[in-house]
Amino acid sequence: MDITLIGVPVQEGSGRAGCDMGPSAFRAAGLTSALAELGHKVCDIGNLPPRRLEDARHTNPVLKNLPEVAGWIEQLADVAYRESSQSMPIFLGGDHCLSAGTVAGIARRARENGRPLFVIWLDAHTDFHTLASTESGNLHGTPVAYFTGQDGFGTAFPPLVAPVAPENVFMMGIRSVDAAERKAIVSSGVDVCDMRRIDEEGVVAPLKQFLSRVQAADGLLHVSLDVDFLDPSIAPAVGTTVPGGATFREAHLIMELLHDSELVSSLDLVELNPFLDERGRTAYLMTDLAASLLGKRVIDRPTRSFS
Ligand SMILES: NC(=[NH2+])NCCC[C@H](N)C(=O)O
Ligand SMILES: [Mn+2]
Ligand SMILES: [Mn+2]
Repeated sequence: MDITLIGVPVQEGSGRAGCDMGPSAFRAAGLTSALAELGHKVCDIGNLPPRRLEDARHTNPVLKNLPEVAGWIEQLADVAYRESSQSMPIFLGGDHCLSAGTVAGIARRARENGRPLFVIWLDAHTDFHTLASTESGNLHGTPVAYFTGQDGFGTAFPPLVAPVAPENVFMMGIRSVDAAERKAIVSSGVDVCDMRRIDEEGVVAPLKQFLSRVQAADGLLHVSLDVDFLDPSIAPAVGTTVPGGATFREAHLIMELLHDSELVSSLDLVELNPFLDERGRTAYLMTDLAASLLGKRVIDRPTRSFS
């Protein structure tokens, strides 16, 4: 597989400094060679430069860094569209606001190819605020509402060419939802597999159900992996830790099942804040998870485990 690594040093959506070092930490942890060793052709195009959208405005006074975030989204929608024509783009964040752009661009590509886009959102949070509903003002809490075409963005973020159907978004690991998101997510039709459901059913059955839907629709699948999907005990390098996250083994199993499905066409690795890490352990874990998603396995099985 041809893979393009794209560094996205955005931290303006997260409300604290450090995520701008995420792309460097992925490189230092050996992401390029880990994927190349699996037989992939990896091209690292370096980091994208920041861009501001000077006239991005909205009436909610708490919004932080709106022109900066809108600029990233606009640029990323173009880059994701371009880089998804011949290769599998992997976006090295950077905070989760970047997914507003990456998913928007991939959705445009999918529509052009006549394929529906599906998104698996691996996160403690639903990130389903609008610019009107966010109380923290941290725009990394808004990408899913944006790329599914919800109202409440005015004209502050770039116009959305191809909204993703909310029913095509599958969230796993959810355990922190704000009041405004709680109402909106239920009525939206987004498929939420929260921690309660994982505790009751495990990760395999819910994930296989979703993958069957993607396969039946001949869809493309975008994976968005937020560090805080993982339990803070194994992944401390994130500004928004929430207890009770995915275990090491659950996370790798999800990646292996995603690989076996052969449906994944793009990936975001987001919210890594190396300033909060412990000798790179979170960067190494995220890198290893990416490798599992791209085919690393313990032993070669004669039959595939996805059916
Ligand atoms: N991508 C993230 N880490 N999002 C966390 C969002 C937390 C909270 N819901 C907020 O809007 O502020
Ligand atoms: Mn997130
Ligand atoms: Mn999160």
